[in-house]
Amino acid sequence: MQFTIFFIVNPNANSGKTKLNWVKKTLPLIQHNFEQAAWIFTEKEKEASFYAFYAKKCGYKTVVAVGGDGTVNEVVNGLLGNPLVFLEDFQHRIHGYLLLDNNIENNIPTFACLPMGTGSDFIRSLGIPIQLNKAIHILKNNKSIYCDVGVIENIDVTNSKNIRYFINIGGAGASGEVAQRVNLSHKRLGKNGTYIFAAVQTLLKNNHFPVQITYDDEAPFEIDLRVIFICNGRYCGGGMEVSPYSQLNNGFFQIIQVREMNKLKSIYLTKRLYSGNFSGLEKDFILRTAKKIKIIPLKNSLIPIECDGEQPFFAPVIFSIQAQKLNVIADLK
Ligand SMILES: Nc1ncnc2c1ncn2[C@@H]1O[C@H](COP(=O)(O)OP(=O)(O)OP(=O)(O)O)[C@@H](O)[C@H]1O
Repeated sequence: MQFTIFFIVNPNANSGKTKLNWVKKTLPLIQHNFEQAAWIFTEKEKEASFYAFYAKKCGYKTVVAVGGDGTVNEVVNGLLGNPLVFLEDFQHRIHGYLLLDNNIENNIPTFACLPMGTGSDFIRSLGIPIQLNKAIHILKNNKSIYCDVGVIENIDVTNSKNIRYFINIGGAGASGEVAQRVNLSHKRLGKNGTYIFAAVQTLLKNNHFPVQITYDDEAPFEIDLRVIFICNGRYCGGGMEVSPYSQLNNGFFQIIQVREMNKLKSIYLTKRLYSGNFSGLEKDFILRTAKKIKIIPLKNSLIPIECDGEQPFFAPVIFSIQAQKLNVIADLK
């Protein structure tokens, strides 16, 4: 079956290796397998969100993020009508099969990922393998599921409201600090090394964050927070299965809320995040589900928010889930 497909390639993903990989290995396979394929390289951060927004407007049936979780997040935002930048005079950089203003019904295209990132955590919950041949085979099969999507609303100091969608894992506190460190680094330590280095730096700092949290319509409470993971997908941090019970289409988040603790204990317990096994740790780790989470900083604390491995803003924020919002190519049994 043939369908129109638009690839948004982040040449900078995986420490810049994606450009060569795309030109030498991936593009020939794409041209062989898809007759109606177009593609574009991003030139700067946030651009992928705009190209996804544009591809939707043109009426492409499928839009593919080629890169890591940052590219995935940007493309998801663009497809859901939240481009993070606006661009002009870019059309001459699109290669391949061109469509123009074809989407009168304003349908949201099917979303797909070709994993080429440093961590590429989201694809693990979709059953998409890292091997290029197999991932392209799954893309061609066009089997999909309707995934839930998270949305984060933030009010900044100028009182303007910002939103950012996420599809894998969001959070606050230490996970936001790690995301900030990973993205400021050059990722030269490779997939796992980059995350481990950022995680160790964060652990050694052992910051904690006084906050007020409200789950759904429950009463608000105050806590000295170390980290909270708000999970749609199962993996983050380059392969850490923090939330083994998450399902992408069940309509709620799986939450892991961790309170402040001393440095030694924190270092000792971090390995539990890799397995998502928190049994016996009920005093420090709260596991639960929710559809909406409000986080308000107390005592002027600056609380970094994480969103699919990016760190777009600081609390106060409201996380909420939009059930089965986006059709996504997957290979789930
Ligand atoms: N042409 C570009 N030049 C520089 N940065 C870019 C470019 N295009 C996109 N970016 C930015 O690169 C960042 C990292 O991309 P991405 O997350 O896809 O790869 P990664 O970091 O290798 O993978 P992962 O997040 O899965 O570990 C994103 O925040 C994105 O905004």
